[in-house]
Amino acid sequence: MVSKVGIIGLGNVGSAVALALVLRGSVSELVLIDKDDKKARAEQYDLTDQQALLTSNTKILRQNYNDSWTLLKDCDVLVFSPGDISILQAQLQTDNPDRLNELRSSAQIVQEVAPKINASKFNGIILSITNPCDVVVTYLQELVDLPKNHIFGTGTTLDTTRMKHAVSAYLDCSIHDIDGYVLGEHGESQFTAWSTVRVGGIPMNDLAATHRIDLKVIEENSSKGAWYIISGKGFTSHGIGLTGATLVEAILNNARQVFPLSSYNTDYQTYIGQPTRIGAGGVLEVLPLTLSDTEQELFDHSAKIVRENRLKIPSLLAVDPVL
Ligand SMILES: NC(=O)c1ccc[n+]([C@@H]2O[C@H](COP(=O)([O-])OP(=O)(O)OC[C@H]3O[C@@H](n4cnc5c(N)ncnc54)[C@H](O)[C@@H]3O)[C@@H](O)[C@H]2O)c1
Repeated sequence: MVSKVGIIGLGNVGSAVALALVLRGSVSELVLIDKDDKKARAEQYDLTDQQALLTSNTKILRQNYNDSWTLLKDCDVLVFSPGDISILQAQLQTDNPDRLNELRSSAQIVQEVAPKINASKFNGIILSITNPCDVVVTYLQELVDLPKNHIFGTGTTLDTTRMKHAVSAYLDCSIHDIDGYVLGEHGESQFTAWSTVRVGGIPMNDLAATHRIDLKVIEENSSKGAWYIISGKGFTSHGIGLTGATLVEAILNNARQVFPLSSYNTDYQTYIGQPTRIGAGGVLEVLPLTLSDTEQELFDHSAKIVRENRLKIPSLLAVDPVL
C-alpha cells in the first residue's frame, strides 16, 4: 500500500526526520516543503542520492512554497517542523534558556502555514514538532480544519528517551530495561514522573531508597539534554529525527502504541505531554494518570504554563518584532 508523508520545514529537524524515514524505508512517498525553496530542492536531491544504495524505494517529491500545496491532499501524515533555531541558540546567552521564547516566531509561522494546509485539503494526521511544542500544537489545532485527535505533538517523547539514557548510565544497565515517562510541557516545567519509572520491573523510587540514589541529579542530566546539545552543535537533530520517524511509523502501521505525546487534555483545555495511544486514527486514547500528589502538582503547574502561553499569543503577535 502506498504511504505518503509530507514534511513542512526542512531545517535540522525536518531533514533529520526525512532522513530517518528514507533510511528505514518507512514510506513510499515523501513531500518536502520549506519557505526556502532552494533548501527543499537541495534536500530532495541529497535524499535522492541515497536511493541507489538502499533496498527500499522512497519517491522524494517537492512542492514550491508559494504554489498551492496540492501534493499534501492525499498524504497520510504531515510532519510540522518549521521554525528558527537561532532563537534558541541566542537563549544560551541568558541565565534561564527557555523554548517558550520561540513562541512569537512560531505563532507567526502557524498563522501563515495553517491556511495553506487547509487549502491543500489535507485530511490526515499532523505530527507537530515546532517549539514551544505544546503551545504550538494547541494553536495549530485551532487554525487547521482537523479534529483534536488528528493532531498531536512529539511532547515529552524525546525527553523520556533522555531520561531513560540518564537512568541507564547512572545504573550501568540496559536502556531497554527502563520504562516510564517524563511528562508535562516539552520545556522547563517538564518533570520525570518517577512513580511511573521501573528498571527491570522494579520501581525506581524503591531503588532510589535502597541505593541512596539522588533522583534530582539524574533528572537534571536528562532535562537539560537539549541545551547541552545546542551549546555544542547549535541544534538537535538525531534524537528528534528518529523520534519523528518512529511516531510517523506508529501512525502508518496502526501500532496502537503509547508514547508521552502532547495530546489534548480536556481538563486544562490545552495540549500537554501525557501518555497517549496512537494509531492510524491519530490519538486513540489518552491514558489516565496515576501520579503521586507532588507529581500531580507538577503536572497541573506545567499545564497551566502551556495554557497561559497560548493565551499570550494575540499580544505577542500584536508586537512588532523589529521594535
Ligand atoms: N519537539 C521537540 O522535541 C523538538 C526538538 C528539536 C527541535 N525542535 C524545534 O523544531 C523546530 C525546527 O528546528 P530546526 O533546528 O530544524 O530549525 P532551523 O532553523 O534549522 O530550520 C527551520 C526551517 O523552517 C523553515 N521555515 C521557516 N518558516 C517557515 C514557513 N513559514 N513555512 C515553511 N518552512 C518554514 C526554514 O526555512 C528552515 O528551513 C524549532 O522550533 C525547534 O525548536 C523541537
